[in-house]
Amino acid sequence: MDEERTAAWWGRRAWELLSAVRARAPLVHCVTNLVSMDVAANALLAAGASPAMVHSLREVPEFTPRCDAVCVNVGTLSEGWLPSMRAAASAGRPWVLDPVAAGASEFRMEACLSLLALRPAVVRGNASEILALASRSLAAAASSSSSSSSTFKGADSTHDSGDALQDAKALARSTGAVIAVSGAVDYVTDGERVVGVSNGVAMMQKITATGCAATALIAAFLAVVEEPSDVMAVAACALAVFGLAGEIGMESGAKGPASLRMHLIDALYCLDEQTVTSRVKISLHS
Ligand SMILES: Nc1ncnc2c1ncn2[C@@H]1O[C@H](COP(=O)(O)OP(=O)(O)O)[C@@H](O)[C@H]1O
Ligand SMILES: Cc1ncsc1CCOP(=O)(O)O
Ligand SMILES: [Mg+2]
Repeated sequence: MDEERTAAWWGRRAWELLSAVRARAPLVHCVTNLVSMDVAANALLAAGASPAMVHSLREVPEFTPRCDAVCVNVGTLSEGWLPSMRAAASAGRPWVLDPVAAGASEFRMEACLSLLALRPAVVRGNASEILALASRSLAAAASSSSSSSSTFKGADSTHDSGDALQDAKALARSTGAVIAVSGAVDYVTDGERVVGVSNGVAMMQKITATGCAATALIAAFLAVVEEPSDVMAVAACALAVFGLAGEIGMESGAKGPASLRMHLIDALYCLDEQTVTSRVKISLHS
């Protein structure tokens, strides 16, 4: 099957999915951190989705079942929000987990593990986050990531995405989730297959909450797939489209993180078929 997946196939698939998001404007419920709310909502809107940042437990059981997909992000976790995250994750909608700074504290790690048990379709994190999560989730004997906490810095990664690839595969196999490790190359795996997404620019790391926005976009792309049989391809396409918007944002005259943020959102809004089909860079990783 993967042999047929040429660069042209990926470009067409990414365009189909982005077009479906624009046509259907899926309602994406985000229980996300306070830092990311603005950029994630704006990225979703620019891509054609409809964002809703709702976190009161009084609303979630009523609201989430009416949504098309869910994004749960533990970036500014508090005791009060965790039950809302769990309720949103349990509402029967396709959902994506962003384990921001998973290794920052025992509370955060336990929260991430409890959310993992609620079977997200996709987990998207940077390499340090995926290493930390895998290290705990897989138990010491199965993990090669004991170094993850020694260089831990918080929400930003201290590892390259390739450093987390083997742990990502093991985590995917043990949880049933597709695992996406972002970085210079975003690796997306179901535990057996791996695809690499090479779109993006390094400056994206200098804008806070780009990772959170990328995770939210994965949720939007998941929302428009009737049969989520190839979640890995959906996640890869969302990351490629987001990275491509970053590339075009940079080419549009961004001088640093603040102007890139603006240009990236504009680029996401303006992406056309020719650009997406010719510039998406996804390939099978051997
Ligand atoms: N060195 C890089 N080169 C190109 N794109 C990058 C690079 N680092 C991160 N990105 C892109 O930036 C976005 C956020 O990824 P990342 O910075 O890893 O997440 P987080 O913000 O959660 O730490 C992703 O779309 C990713 O592909
Ligand atoms: C800085 C920070 N602190 C808590 S959440 C957050 C944003 C993290 O965003 P991202 O994971 O996309 O870098
Ligand atoms: Mg992050």
